[in-house]
Amino acid sequence: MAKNSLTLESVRHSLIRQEDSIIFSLIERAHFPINSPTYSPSHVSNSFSGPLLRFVVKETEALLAKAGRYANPEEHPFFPEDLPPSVVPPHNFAKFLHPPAASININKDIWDTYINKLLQLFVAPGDDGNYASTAASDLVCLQALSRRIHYGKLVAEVKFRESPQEYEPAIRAKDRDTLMKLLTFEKVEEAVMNRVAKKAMMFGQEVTLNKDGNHEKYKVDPSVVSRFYGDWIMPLTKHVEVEYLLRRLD
Ligand SMILES: O=C(O)C(=O)C[C@]1(C(=O)O)C=C[C@@H](O)C=C1
Repeated sequence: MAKNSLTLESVRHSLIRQEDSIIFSLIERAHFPINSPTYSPSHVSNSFSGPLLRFVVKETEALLAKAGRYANPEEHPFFPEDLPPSVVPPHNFAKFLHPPAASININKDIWDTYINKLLQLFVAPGDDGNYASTAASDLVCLQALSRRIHYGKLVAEVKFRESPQEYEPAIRAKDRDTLMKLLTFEKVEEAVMNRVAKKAMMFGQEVTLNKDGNHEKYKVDPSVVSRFYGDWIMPLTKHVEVEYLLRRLD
């Protein structure tokens, strides 16, 4: 769909589709135990310093930057400093967002939340030595979460365009609380939490050919996925929406 014809319904539809990517990425990561050396600054080599995950994400982002990934306003690097320039011809991305949106990147919060809060809630303890594969799975989770949460910029733009008169006074007054109230739809949040739990059940069930297969055993606990959305993913998305709206009249 052309960006200028985005509606609240179409951006919500994209958020619903992105739930699939997030849940599948969590299922893939849950395949490995926690593998804590992946995150430890003391697990180092002569070629890099800091945790292996940081190394993997930074190096992957450098490659993807050369391939033009971050020219897309919907993509946000975790390590924006010192990224190499793109080597591909520029694509003319639709200019849907208000330009100051480019300064919003909350990946540091997303990184801290993922490493310090989420991981231990859906990954089993243990160490199987698969640190590089673990880091590769984490990268996919982080990218899916970042894309979803920063999609809040598009959601906020659609909401602003649909009723600017409702948002403008709170933007001018820099009134975060009122903006948060205006953009919150509790019923939608409830539906999101129920749907992601249901998807986690469907995508994460053990599929067997045996009729008596265990349908109660899930690869990622559905109630944990629901909690991720309620406690972190939606609040961070709303934080991006507020930050975006605060810059909307600049
Ligand atoms: O659907 C919206 O209106 C959104 O802003 C997205 C979202 C979400 O993160 O899923 C965030 C805030 C709303 O309260 C409901 C849902």
